[in-house]
Order: sequence, then C-alpha cells, then structure tokens
Amino acid sequence: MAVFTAVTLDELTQWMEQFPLGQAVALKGIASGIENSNFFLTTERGEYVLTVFENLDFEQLPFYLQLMRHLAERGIPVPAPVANAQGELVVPLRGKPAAIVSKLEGSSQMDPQPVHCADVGTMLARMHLAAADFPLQQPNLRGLDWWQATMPQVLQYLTPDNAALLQSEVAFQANFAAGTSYAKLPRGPVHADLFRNNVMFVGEKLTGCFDFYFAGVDTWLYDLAVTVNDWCIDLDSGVLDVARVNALLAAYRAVRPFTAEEELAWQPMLRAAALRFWLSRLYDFYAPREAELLTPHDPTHFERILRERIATPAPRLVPQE
Ligand SMILES: Nc1ncnc2c1ncn2[C@@H]1O[C@H](COP(=O)(O)OP(=O)(O)O)[C@@H](O)[C@H]1O
Ligand SMILES: N[C@@H](CCOP(=O)(O)O)C(=O)O
Repeated sequence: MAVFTAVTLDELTQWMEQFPLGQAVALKGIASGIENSNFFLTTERGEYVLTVFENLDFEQLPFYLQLMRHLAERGIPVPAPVANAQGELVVPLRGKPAAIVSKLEGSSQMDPQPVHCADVGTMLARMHLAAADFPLQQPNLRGLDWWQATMPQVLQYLTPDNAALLQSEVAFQANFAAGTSYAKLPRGPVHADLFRNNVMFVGEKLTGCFDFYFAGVDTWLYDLAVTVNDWCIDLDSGVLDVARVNALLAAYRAVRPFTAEEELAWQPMLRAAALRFWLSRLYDFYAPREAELLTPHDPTHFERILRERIATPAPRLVPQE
C-alpha cells in the first residue's frame, strides 16, 4: 500500500478550479510507489497523475518539476507538469505539496531484452544533452556526502564482512571522486534512478520515463551506471548480460560519444552506482522513516551487485577494435 495521504474526488472539486483541466471525474490510488501518494486522475481534459509528496518539501520540488518541464519542452518523453493559474507547478493539498503531471501510456518492461535496453540508452543520452542547459542547481542528494553520513548509521547492523566491504568501498569511492580524471567527467542534471519500474513501454516502443524525485546534478556516467546496473543484469546473480549492456551503451554513444576519462572511470562508476542503492536499501531496512508503510527493498541484491562489479571486469564503454 502506498497511498499515505487519502484524497477523495469530492475534495478535489474546488482544488482543481485553479488548473486548466476542467472537472475531475475519476481518481484512483496507485499502489506501487514507495515515496509519495500517487493517483490516476481523470479530468474533462484527459488522463493525469496527481502526486502528494510525503517526504519532499516546497523548497526541493521546483528542481524536479521544472526539470521535467524543461525536458518535456525539448521533446524528451517525460511527464509534463501542469501549472495552475498562477503558473505554479507545486500547490498545497491537505497541507502537503502536490503536483499534477501528464500520464504516460504503457507499462514497465520487467524482462528487458537488448531492443528495450537500446531504447533506454538512446533516451538517456538525449535526456543528458537536453538537460545540459537547465538553469536550476541541486546536487545529487544521494551522492558521496550522503554515503559518508549514512554509513555510520547502518554499520552496527552488518556482519563484520559486510561492514568491512561497506567501509572499504566508501573509502575507495571517496578516493576515486577526489581524482583529477573524475573532475573531468561531463556532468549535468541526471535522473539517478532510471530503473525498469520507472520507464514505460508499449510493446517494444519506449513511451517515457518518470519518477524524477532522486534527480540532481552529477556525472552523466553515474546515471548510466545506475541504469546499466538495473536494466542489463541477471536479477538473481547481479551478473551483467553482455548483449544488453552492449545494446544500451551502443545506443547511448550513438547520441553522445564517451570521453577518454569516462572510459577509464566506467568500472569504478558501476561500483559507485551499486554502493548507492546498497546503502539506501540498508538505511531503509534498518532505520525506516516513521511514515514508511512498505516493506523495504532487499539490500542483499545490491550487495551482490557490488561484490560482482568489484570481482569481474564489465564490458568496456567502447569496444576495442
Ligand atoms: N506520469 C505517469 N504516467 C503513468 N504512470 C505513472 C506516472 N507517474 C507514476 N505512475 C505510476 O505510479 C507508480 C508509482 O510512481 P512512482 O513515481 O514510482 O512512485 P514513488 O515515487 O512513490 O516511488 C508507477 O509505478 C507508475 O505505475
Ligand atoms: N530504485 C530504488 C528505490 C526507489 O524506488 P522508486 O519506486 O521511487 O523507483 C531501489 O530499487 O532501491
């Protein structure tokens, strides 16, 4: 269950008057999210998604919603936020920030093949380029600073072996991030959570991606590593599937070629992307927020992926001649 704030159709009647969408005619809670209360909203003008933000405040939200608007205006298939009569994208509902965005067609592809991974690679590269001139700034709030602050809060719950892995990987990543090659990696606003469940397909056609609420400014390579670590793996073992990796990377670099520094940084970045989700899942598992009503995601999945990325060389970003 993931509707933390109950909203009724009656309640929306007056609230909706500020939006150019006509009357609300149907409202249905969406069970699958873990962060916010989401609803499919049908109005006289069409199909939308209403989100009531449970953990993000009015200061943080403009970055995400303006970024979605920026991308939508540049033809990237993301939900377009709907502004109210005052031009605001975030409006209080039941005392919490809320927003209406367009509804994407389709459903998630949870068993992706190379053809799907190629579409994801193309979209990701186009999204990076389209976001490059986005004017608002917000760092990736789940980056190195967060890892260093969060690690001490979970260490006590881990086996000695896992505690040692976590400490050594955070140290490795701090060293990697301090290097001169890292500083040269191209960066900009990134999605930072482009998992299978955040992309829609109709058949083999990608119709869009959503859930920008972990977006922030970080390296493009990090975003790519997060994506590959979810789309291109055997879910049981965490092992990379070479055909899917190569399809995603070839499609990405056809839109935006990689730099020499990115080629060198690929393997450490795959480790960084695995660490990020191992740590957030450990944190959600051992230190759940009060409002959290869902079973947290399994941390051992990303522990396996991290160990695998440390142990096994990944396919290169650009295959050697
Ligand atoms: N713009 C959208 N178009 C279509 N479906 C959406 C859209 N936004 C969210 N959804 C649906 O709502 C579900 C939960 O959204 P999500 O953003 O993942 O929630 P949370 O941030 O709470 O984890 C998604 O799995 C998807 O089915
Ligand atoms: N993708 C993250 C958790 C974020 O959940 P989402 O439903 O908002 O995408 C993970 O798998 O740990």
